[in-house]
Amino acid sequence: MYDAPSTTKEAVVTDVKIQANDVQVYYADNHAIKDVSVAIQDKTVTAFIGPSGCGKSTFLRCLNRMNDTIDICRVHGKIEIDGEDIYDKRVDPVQLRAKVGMVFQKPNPFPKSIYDNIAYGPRIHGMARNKAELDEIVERALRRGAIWDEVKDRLNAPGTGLSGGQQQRLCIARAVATEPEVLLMDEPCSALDPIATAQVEELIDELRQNYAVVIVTHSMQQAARVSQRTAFFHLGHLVEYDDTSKIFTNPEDSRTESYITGRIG
Ligand SMILES: Nc1ncnc2c1ncn2[C@@H]1O[C@H](COP(=O)(O)OP(=O)(O)OP(=O)(O)O)[C@@H](O)[C@H]1O
Repeated sequence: MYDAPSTTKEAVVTDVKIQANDVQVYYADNHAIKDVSVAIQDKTVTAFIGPSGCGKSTFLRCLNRMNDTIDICRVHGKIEIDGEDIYDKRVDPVQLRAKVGMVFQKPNPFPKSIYDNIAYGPRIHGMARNKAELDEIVERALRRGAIWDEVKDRLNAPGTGLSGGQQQRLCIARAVATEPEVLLMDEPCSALDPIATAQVEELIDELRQNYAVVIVTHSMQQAARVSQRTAFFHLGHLVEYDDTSKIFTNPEDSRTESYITGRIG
């Protein structure tokens, strides 16, 4: 059995933030997500794990309609956030993505100053009435991204000039600047060294005070360290979804057990 690091951060009973029912995703003829239903809790870190190609990123991208940008991709089924159907025709995907922020595998700061990286979204969404308010929003987001102290004296320097770990925290700060309610993270530490990874993991733990966080990770150690709930995907199916400690110590399904013990994957 995989020796999961002991976790004292058990999931507490919280509200359901995202409810997905019978979700199917196709890329042309490739049926990538098969009949997935899941209730994702608020103020909780939920990890998606599973072998390469099992559909983790595809399902994550359904949660803020990023798959809309892929021509051959079709999504069926129902996904509700706070009871609202996010695929309803009246939902504006741009507004949705402000509410459901996303952080990608590779840090991708805009080729702009540190300040403008953060101010970009709040400006688009008209969140500040004047420069002083925008300054406040930028500072608050950089503090939430745990990077304020490192950049406060060089807000006009380019975001691309920061280290990889700093860039990723800048991207997390950018994602929280529009006051999202959900944060999606697709392997956010895979391009980072162990120290930067530890900093981002610590930040993820803090972020769950305010957001529902969903993280795709290849690292079972990371899932065990940062999440309270874990969903195991295999060949497009959601095989098992439970408290992280249960998944790593006493899974119900033999496929989950095979994966966490390294027999598949
Ligand atoms: N943009 C795309 N166009 C066509 N097919 C895609 C696209 N993205 C993913 N797929 C296919 O969907 C299936 C699931 O892929 P997905 O990237 O979601 O899996 P994953 O579990 O996140 O994999 P990995 O861990 O390797 O990132 C695979 O068969 C993949 O080839």
